[in-house]
Amino acid sequence: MNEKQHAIVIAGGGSTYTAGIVMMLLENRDRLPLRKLKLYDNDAARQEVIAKAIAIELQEKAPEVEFEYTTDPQVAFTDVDFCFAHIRSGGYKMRELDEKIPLKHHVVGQETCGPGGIAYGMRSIGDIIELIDYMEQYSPECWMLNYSNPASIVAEACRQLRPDSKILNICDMPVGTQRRMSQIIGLSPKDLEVRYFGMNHFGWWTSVKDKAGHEYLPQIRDYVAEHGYLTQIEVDIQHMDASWQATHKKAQDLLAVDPHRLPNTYLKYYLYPDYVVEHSDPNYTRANEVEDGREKRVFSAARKIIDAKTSKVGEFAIDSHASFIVDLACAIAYNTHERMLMIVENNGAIANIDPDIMVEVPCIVGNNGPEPLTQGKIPLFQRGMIMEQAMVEKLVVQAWVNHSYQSLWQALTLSKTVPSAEVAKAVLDDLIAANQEYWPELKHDEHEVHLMSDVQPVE
Ligand SMILES: NC(=O)c1ccc[n+]([C@@H]2O[C@H](COP(=O)([O-])OP(=O)(O)OC[C@H]3O[C@@H](n4cnc5c(N)ncnc54)[C@H](O)[C@@H]3O)[C@@H](O)[C@H]2O)c1
Ligand SMILES: O=P(O)(O)OC[C@H]1O[C@H](O[C@H]2[C@H](O)[C@@H](O)[C@@H](O)O[C@@H]2CO)[C@H](O)[C@@H](O)[C@@H]1O
Ligand SMILES: [Mn+2]
Repeated sequence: MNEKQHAIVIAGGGSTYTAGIVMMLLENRDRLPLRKLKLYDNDAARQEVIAKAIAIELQEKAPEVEFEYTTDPQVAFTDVDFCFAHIRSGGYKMRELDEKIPLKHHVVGQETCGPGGIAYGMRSIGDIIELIDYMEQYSPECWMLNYSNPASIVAEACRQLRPDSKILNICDMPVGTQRRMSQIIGLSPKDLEVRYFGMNHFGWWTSVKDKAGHEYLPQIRDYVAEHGYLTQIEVDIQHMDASWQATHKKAQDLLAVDPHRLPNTYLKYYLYPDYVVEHSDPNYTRANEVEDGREKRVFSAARKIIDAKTSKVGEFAIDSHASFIVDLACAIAYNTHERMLMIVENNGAIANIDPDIMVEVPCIVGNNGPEPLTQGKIPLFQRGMIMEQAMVEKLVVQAWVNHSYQSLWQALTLSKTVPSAEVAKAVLDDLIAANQEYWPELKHDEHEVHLMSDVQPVE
């Protein structure tokens, strides 16, 4: 049992993940003792439903933990050791548009990949910087464990705009896929020690060993070649959704492109964009699936607890896979030197790509943060893909900083998901119209040249 009692603020208190994470925190109090828990959100009404139910849970299960929820940044960020950040800038309303606008142009419509991810990035950068500034103003020693998306663009923005801030960017996707790998080979996820290189939602495993050093990659590869990452055992309900099943199955075709490395599932948006578009319903996307599924489940569970005035109705499920967030907090708090995949500045971790790219690699995490483990040189194919995607993300940050239309058009044009500069422009113009409330107003280049297709023919 660790001694120090911690105070945590969850930014994005009204998130569909908050209840599961709070339940997980309660379950892990022997590892990470809690004295105070706060929820912070900029949508008071959404947060209140989750918060009132959590208050009942805490009253019954851990009355000694002080609890409050607020929309006031000073209240939220004063006297906290950790901020767990999972905000969704623009909410599901904007996620739906991020997905549907590109699809209208026959381009991938996805939360974090392609034009949808770029649009979401343009909304998230300012909001995350604002959270960091609140944290530094009110609790300068606090660490932010950020898993708000699009994590890769957010991480690049933080690298450029807040290089010295105590923000750790992390994603649960490798954790989720490694859990599937462990099912395939009959081990537990904690038994695995992996090597991995790439960027967030964009990488490859090069080794999956047990602690004794036995290599399982060939065995997992044979399985993925036949089934993708679809496994028989389902531990989380959301991955029973048809779209997640399809994503896990499609890993088979990702592996075919390079059978020597195990792919991250989201590479499907870059390697098979035409297939993805063909198999998308432009009128019913993942945002709608989540609104009709996870969001409804979580909010009706909260309302049931509130109506019953007791948590005994047992409606909230522990988000057990999210315990990697506790692993990370413990690594910082107790210098555990846990090995975890983190999003960090490259600086030679991948030998043959630029040092100033935010990469996802295994790191040893202690009380000063993550220390990346070197992954050596990577093959031409992956190097090309990573360099291209990294420049897309740098162009997005450049567009946000300089309010530049041209940079953002270049970002969309360079994205492997977009077939031409002309399509990129059409998608961008629709995204600008939809994001007026959220994006900086983009200025046009003083030397702007118009596309031939934009010029009206003279009668
Ligand atoms: N990196 C990962 O591995 C991972 C995994 C799952 C979810 N996520 C991310 O977690 C986030 C939450 O996802 P969700 O589906 O629960 O979304 P959600 O919309 O249910 O929750 C997000 C909450 O953030 C709030 N919010 C938005 N902007 C804010 C701001 N500026 N300040 C404070 N609060 C703000 C919203 O009001 C909402 O209550 C998303 O960014 C999602 O992409 C990341
Ligand atoms: O479409 P959604 O909202 O269901 O999920 C989008 C998120 O997908 C990834 O997280 C998965 C993860 O891959 C899986 O293993 C499990 O842990 O559930 C997570 C949530 O679905 C991705 O990493 C996130 O960044 C996305 O937001
Ligand atoms: Mn992720």
